[in-house]
Amino acid sequence: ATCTPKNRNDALHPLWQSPLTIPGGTRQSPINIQWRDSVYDPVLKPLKISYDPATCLHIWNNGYSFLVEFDDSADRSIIVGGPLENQYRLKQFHFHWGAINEWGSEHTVDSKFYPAELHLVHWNAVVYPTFEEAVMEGDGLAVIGVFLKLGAHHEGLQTLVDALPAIKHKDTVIEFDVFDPSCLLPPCPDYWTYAGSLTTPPLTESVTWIIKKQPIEVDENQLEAFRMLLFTSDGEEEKRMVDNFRPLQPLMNRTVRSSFQ
Ligand SMILES: Cc1cc(=S)c(O)co1
Ligand SMILES: [Zn+2]
Repeated sequence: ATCTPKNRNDALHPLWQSPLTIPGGTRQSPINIQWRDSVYDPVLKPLKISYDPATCLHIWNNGYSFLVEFDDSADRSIIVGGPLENQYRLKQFHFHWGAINEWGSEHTVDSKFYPAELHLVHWNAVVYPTFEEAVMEGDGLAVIGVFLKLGAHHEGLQTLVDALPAIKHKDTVIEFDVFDPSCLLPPCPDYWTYAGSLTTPPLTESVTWIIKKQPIEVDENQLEAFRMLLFTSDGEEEKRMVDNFRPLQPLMNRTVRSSFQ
């Protein structure tokens, strides 16, 4: 289905107390990727990913999504190449998903939603001293987006799924000391790339998006495990953590490039 959920009044959506749009925003995310309008760029390099599983720190429920955070005090887990001029350090990864399998991803491909989308967030530590400063700069962040589709059980994801009951409520955290996020990447190297923004406040226009063409497969039980998390803290009236994705934003004067023909 290409319909977006009718029951969400974006202005009142629990996720965004602040204004939903950046006034004067010209490069907001997410967007629909119209495959036939994307432009093959032969200059784009292959994306080089090297993550050190020992840099994994903890997994926590921040009230928007669940995040796995990494030690980014040195260049131990980095990406380089692709559309990037510098190398970028992995800081965290998280997901966005829907209440049902018909929607949940932030980006769409030819107006098709996937049930969920993984975001691996990296920052330009070559140019900027801190992540917080990089968040405010046009070349500050690089986020790899991976679509999740309903299919076979995903072994690597199961390690995360097994930890979710322990972080059911907002602001709960557990230690997570070895995890290699490479296991969540599809084998196909093809990607689209475009200049965009964070999809949660502060919505800053600081992200070079790298969206993998090939989705990874996860099974129904694994998606359901995401949906049993809560937006709410322990003791509050329970609100299931679902539909934590931002509405599509206008492409405006942007071209989506592809690394493949
Ligand atoms: C830093 C950051 C990036 C994304 S994409 C998100 O959803 C939240 O925070
Ligand atoms: Zn995200």
